[in-house]
Amino acid sequence: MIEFQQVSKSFWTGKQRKVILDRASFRVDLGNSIGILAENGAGKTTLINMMAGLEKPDEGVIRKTSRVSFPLGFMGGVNNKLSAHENCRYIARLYSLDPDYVESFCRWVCGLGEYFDMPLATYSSGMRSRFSFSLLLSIEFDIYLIDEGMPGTTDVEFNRKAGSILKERLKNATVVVVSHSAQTLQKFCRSAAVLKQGRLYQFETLEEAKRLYDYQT
Ligand SMILES: Nc1ncnc2c1ncn2[C@@H]1O[C@H](COP(=O)(O)OP(=O)(O)OP(=O)(O)O)[C@@H](O)[C@H]1O
Repeated sequence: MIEFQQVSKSFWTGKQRKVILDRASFRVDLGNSIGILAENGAGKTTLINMMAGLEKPDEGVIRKTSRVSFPLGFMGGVNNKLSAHENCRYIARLYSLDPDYVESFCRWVCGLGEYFDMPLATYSSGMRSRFSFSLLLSIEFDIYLIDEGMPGTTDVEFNRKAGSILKERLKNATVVVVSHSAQTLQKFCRSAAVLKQGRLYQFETLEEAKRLYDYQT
């Protein structure tokens, strides 16, 4: 479970205050995957980062009683000077997992060939996405955070392989996905919310959320 209690978050741009959340309270319960719709710049990445613990609220409390993933596509925990191979072993130790398992799983999923043993700094953005996605899949979480705005990959073979592993994982896990597109959310969730001007409106179904979102956009 992730619970936001009276959470506020805003940024000062030098000219005005950009409000992301204004005393918002909501919960993400295990077993109830939720899609959050928001326009570009409304605060999707900031919201996901707060759930992951990468950003702190200005006010209020965020409580977590489950293992919550880092956001899909997040590369903050890896070292560009090291290879995927070395990064895997490092991350495995951080999460108290078997380094041999994490390394061989990621090597198989991301399909980077000899690049797997070369520094991340030499990767294209698609290769980086493949590596970070495989790393996320190698660790079991209760709640997976997906920011749809993250760079994707067009590698068909990778998408097929990683997609089917994710689908399998999500049978027992919960997902929070933020996107500006209802179509993307449909793939992951039934219930949904709309983030708009500092408020989060929760709905039982994506259809209801879409009605508010379409009405406002
Ligand atoms: N550290 C910061 N300082 C000032 N403004 C920030 C900061 N981080 C984010 N913002 C602003 O807050 C708003 C929300 O940013 P965020 O990246 O969360 O939005 P988003 O909905 O994910 O956007 P997009 O759909 O374009 O990826 C934007 O206007 C952004 O410019």
